[in-house]
Amino acid sequence: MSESQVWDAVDAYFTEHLSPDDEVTAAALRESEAAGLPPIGVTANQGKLLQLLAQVQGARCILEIGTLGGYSTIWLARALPPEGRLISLEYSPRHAEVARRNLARAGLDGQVEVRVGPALESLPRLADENPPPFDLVFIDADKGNNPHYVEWALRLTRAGSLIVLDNVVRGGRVVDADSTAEDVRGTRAAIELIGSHPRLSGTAIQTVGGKGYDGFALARVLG
Ligand SMILES: C[S@@+](CC[C@H](N)C(=O)[O-])C[C@H]1O[C@@H](n2cnc3c(N)ncnc32)[C@H](O)[C@@H]1O
Repeated sequence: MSESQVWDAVDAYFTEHLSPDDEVTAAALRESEAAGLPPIGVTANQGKLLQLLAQVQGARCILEIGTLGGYSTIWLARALPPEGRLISLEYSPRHAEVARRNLARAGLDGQVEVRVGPALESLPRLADENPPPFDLVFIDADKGNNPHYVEWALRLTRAGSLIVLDNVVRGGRVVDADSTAEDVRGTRAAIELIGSHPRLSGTAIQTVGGKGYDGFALARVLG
């Protein structure tokens, strides 16, 4: 077996025992694929990690940046109490339409709102509404804007909130300080912002698995 085949096999084993897809999440994946959406969402075990983090946070309000077909959204929203709310920001109207259908099938359309448009336009509008602070922010959109998304997350959260930033390793490309690639530059800027910001305490973890070699960063908002 090649290295990546081993990663796949281990992911499949963990997923089977710890985070299997049910009918709803499996249908979300199937319908997203049928609609031609790219397979760039989180894996089931990453979705379960997001859900556990939201539960540990006792999250009542969750913000997601980057919805795709709503797969991670479903994992996260299932951690909410009945009165909880999740807002997910998505650039593509087509992705948002698929996500809304998937969320309705999951029975989560009453708790989840998908807002269409560039997140950097949706975020100021959201802030103008003075929403209650978000307990968890999951950032998983265009990586070049990651530092801006971290800044917005800080404005929309409270002391103790958690910010999760996905895809921070990109096969190891994150260490290339001379990279001109937007995703690497954006991710490096976000990591360095988290490291230097007086109101953030963070770490980043490398992962291997069904989606290759990548990783995520976690940052806790301080007082
Ligand atoms: C990696 S996918 C999200 C995957 C999803 N979180 C999941 O795990 O199921 C990234 C999504 O961000 C969206 N996106 C890209 N640029 C964006 C922007 N400027 N504002 C909002 N969404 C954006 C893409 O259209 C895509 O659907």
